[in-house]
Amino acid sequence: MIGRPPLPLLDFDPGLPALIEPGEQISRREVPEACVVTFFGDAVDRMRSAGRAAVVAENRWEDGPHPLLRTELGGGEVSLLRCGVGAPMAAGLLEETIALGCRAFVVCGGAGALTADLPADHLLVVGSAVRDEGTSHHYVRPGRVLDTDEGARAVLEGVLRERGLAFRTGRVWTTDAPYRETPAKIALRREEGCLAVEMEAAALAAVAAFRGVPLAQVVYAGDDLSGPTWDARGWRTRTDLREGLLDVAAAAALRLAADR
Ligand SMILES: O=P(O)(O)O[C@H]1O[C@H](CO)[C@@H](O)[C@H]1O
Ligand SMILES: O=c1cc[nH]c(=O)[nH]1
Repeated sequence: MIGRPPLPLLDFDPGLPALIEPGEQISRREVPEACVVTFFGDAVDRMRSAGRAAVVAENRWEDGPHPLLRTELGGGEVSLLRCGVGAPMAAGLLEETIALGCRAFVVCGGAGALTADLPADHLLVVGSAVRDEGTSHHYVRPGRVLDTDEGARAVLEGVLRERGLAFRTGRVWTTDAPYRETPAKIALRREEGCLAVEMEAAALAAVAAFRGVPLAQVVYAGDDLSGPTWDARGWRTRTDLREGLLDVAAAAALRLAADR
């Protein structure tokens, strides 16, 4: 064991190809290159029920399908991924979506506020992520923090500004263990500059960097962990916010695709 890092997660190997390469296993399809990756399954399901989105690929894993859809949103035609929760699932699905032919990505989801001055309707563009998850370390040399793609971020920020939406750009804490957000860990992450906690940002940024595709991320702080007790803040009932954010993400993804 001499010479081995203390954690298996530190055995970084950027080698290509892997035994299961998505680009070899999945056939490209005719898909809109601009892609919205979202965790708002409720909003996607409503669009499907209303006949506003058509399935392009099922992306079936053991827990069921995570479809890639085609829809009109944000002023044009986009691909829309109904993503799964957690870093491994989200990273795997992003890999498949890239292999299917999508080329410019904007992710929208929710997060827990770690600071009292982040109301739900004040959006957070992910500028960097503390990599407290496992997946990103398989794509980008292990480290504590990962900065997100500056160019993609600037495009998303431009769309938010044009729409007059309140936002800030900052650091998130990407965790694998949402039920282990203890007061001490929260204090530590706040010291490191984290404004919110979520579960996928570091992994998605790492996959995008590894595969060379532009990707930006925006979240709304649905719940609040900045006080002595958890405030759920009616997180999943913020339908207008969630649907609005999907539209913003689509507009930004379209611009990102056009800029390529
Ligand atoms: O609303 P989403 O983006 O799912 O945000 C957060 O909520 C989920 C955990 O319940 C994780 O996906 C985390 O990132
Ligand atoms: O990962 C997450 C996301 C939202 N809220 C939390 O407390 N944790």
